[in-house]
Formats: sequence, structure tokens, C-alpha cells
Amino acid sequence: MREKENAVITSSNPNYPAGTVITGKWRNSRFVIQSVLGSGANGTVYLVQKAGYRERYALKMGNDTLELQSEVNVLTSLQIQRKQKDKQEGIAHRPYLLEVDDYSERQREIPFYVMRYVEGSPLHWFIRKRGQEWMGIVGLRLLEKLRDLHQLGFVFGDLKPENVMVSEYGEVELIDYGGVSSIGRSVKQFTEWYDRGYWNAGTRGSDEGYDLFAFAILCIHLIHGEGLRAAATQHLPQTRSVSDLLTLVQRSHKLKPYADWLTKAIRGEFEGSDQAWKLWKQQINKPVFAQNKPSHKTPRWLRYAFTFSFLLLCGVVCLAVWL
Ligand SMILES: Nc1ncnc2c1ncn2[C@@H]1O[C@H](COP(=O)(O)OP(=O)(O)OP(=O)(O)O)[C@@H](O)[C@H]1O
Repeated sequence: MREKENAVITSSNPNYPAGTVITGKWRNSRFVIQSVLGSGANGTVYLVQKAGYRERYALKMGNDTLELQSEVNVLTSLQIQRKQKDKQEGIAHRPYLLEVDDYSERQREIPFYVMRYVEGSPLHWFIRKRGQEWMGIVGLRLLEKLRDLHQLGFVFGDLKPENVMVSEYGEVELIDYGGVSSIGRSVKQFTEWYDRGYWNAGTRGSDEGYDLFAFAILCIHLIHGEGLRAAATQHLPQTRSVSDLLTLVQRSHKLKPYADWLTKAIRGEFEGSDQAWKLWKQQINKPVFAQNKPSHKTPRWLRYAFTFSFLLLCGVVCLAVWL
């Protein structure tokens, strides 16, 4: 079990500069590095282009072959599940995992995999930029992703805003499958605040409730960050408790629309993520949410352009009449 907040991040692999060509040892595909997308405890992720193609991908190079292999196993299972779902729904399947291979460099073999490049921003940036009214729909899509994973027998584990990417249109993708573990085992990686153990709210065993608890904290963090910070720091670790979180949820005006859902998740009362998803859906369809739904306002420049065109038209008509 690894705690992320305090983990010392070391990488045995250097960061390769833009232009470096990564050639797969077994499949011979060539990927040209464009930039580093991010580095973490499990490796480095690069933005790459497959040689000869225009499309961009994300390539993750691992520090540890076994860790990377376990991420690949989860992604492969998810891929099979998504392919079946897309087929049932008649949607063209867009694979997430593209290639798995090794890169030979100076008599070393560095494992890597290539995945779809998720263009967007991490969840906390997205909410900061677009507004808290997006939490409802984005939360629903995130719960869908968690439910898919749970149906396969996995728990995500290290759920936090940095591991959720949101596209311009509010589509959600989980990234970093390094913390995924099988249901019934122990959580592999966690980050304090989102961790059930940190709040003395339950074990660090891998069950669906662990991810739902982390989801509840993520929601509180994004909507009422100051309150969460205060609750986390006002007690000694041994006296931190579920009741601090419940009090915060009950007292916060901003969290009110989500209060029933959050209370159940914090208390661990959901039977599973399917039930949690259904309740979230019901909750965001309530009238209180309708007033706060993300608006698609006409951009100001378009309104100005319209007014200008209208005035111009009036001018032309007046001129024509006058002449
Ligand atoms: N598919 C992707 N598309 C776009 N960006 C990505 C993708 N996967 C990862 N990234 C970026 O790369 C960063 C590092 O990736 P990732 O979290 O998988 O690495 P890690 O070594 O497991 O990091 P951590 O220590 O945070 O768990 C992410 O924070 C994200 O910004």
C-alpha cells in the first residue's frame, strides 16, 4: 500500500527530449516524442506521434515492469468491456490502449504502453474554469466510469481530481490506473484526504465503497474546499472522524443539493456503484439543479456581430429607399 502525498518520486528513466524516436522492440512501431505530459511515481507520460501518422497519443514509460503490466491488464479488461458495450449501442469503438512494447536503450529494456491522448484538463481545473454547476453532469459520467471498473472486479483506489481528465465537452476519462486493485484485496495507492482510512471512516480494503467515499471527498473538495481543509486540519489524526464530514455536508449551503448522496457515501451505505449512480442521476434531475444547469450562452462576440449586421442591413434598406 502506498500513500501518494508523501511518496518520494524517483524515476530511473531519464526524460527524453522532443524529437526522440521510441521504437518498439517487438512490434517495431515508431513513436516520436513531442513533449512530456507528466511524471509520477509509476513513470513518465509523453505526448507522441506515431511515425508517418498525424494522430497524437500518450505514451507511458514505466519504472517498474510489474507495475506497468498490472496497469496494462486493467486497461485490456476495460477495453474488452467497452468494445462490447459500444457494439451493443451501435457506436464505433475507439480503442484506449493501442500498443504495449519494450524500448531497448543502452542494454536496458524499458516497458511502455501507448494509449489514447485525452485532450482536456484535470477535473479541478475544469470546474474552476467552467463553474461548479458542471459537477452534476461530470460527476455522473465519472460515476459511470467507476461503475464500469467495479463491474470488472476492480477498484480504482487513488481517485482524486488530478486523475480525472475532462474534455471541452464535459466527457470524462480516468487516467493513471497504477492504483487499481482487485475487489477483496487492499488498496494499492491512496492520497490522504480522499482515503477512507485517513478519516477513520473504514478500512483500506478494496471495495466499491472505497471509491464512492473518495468520490464524496472529491466532490466536497471541489465545491467547498475551505470547509474540507478546515475539517482535515482541526483534529489529531486519531480523532478525525466521519461526523466532521457529515457536519460539514449538513451545514454547507453549497453542498445542499448533494447532501443525501454525500451522506450515504460517507457512511458507506450504498450497496454498490450502480445504486450510487442511480441516486446521483435522480438528484441532478431535481428542480434545484435545473436552475444551475450548465448554460450554453451565446458568446458576446456573436451577439455584437449580429447587432452590427442588423444595423448594417437597416442602413442599406434606408439608403435604398432614399435613393
Ligand atoms: N492518456 C492521457 N492523456 C493525456 N494526458 C495524460 C494521459 N495519461 C497521463 N497523462 C498526464 O500525465 C500525467 C502523469 O500520468 P500518470 O498519473 O499516469 O503517471 P504516474 O507516474 O502514475 O503519476 P502519479 O504519481 O501522479 O500517479 C498525468 O497527471 C496527466 O497530466
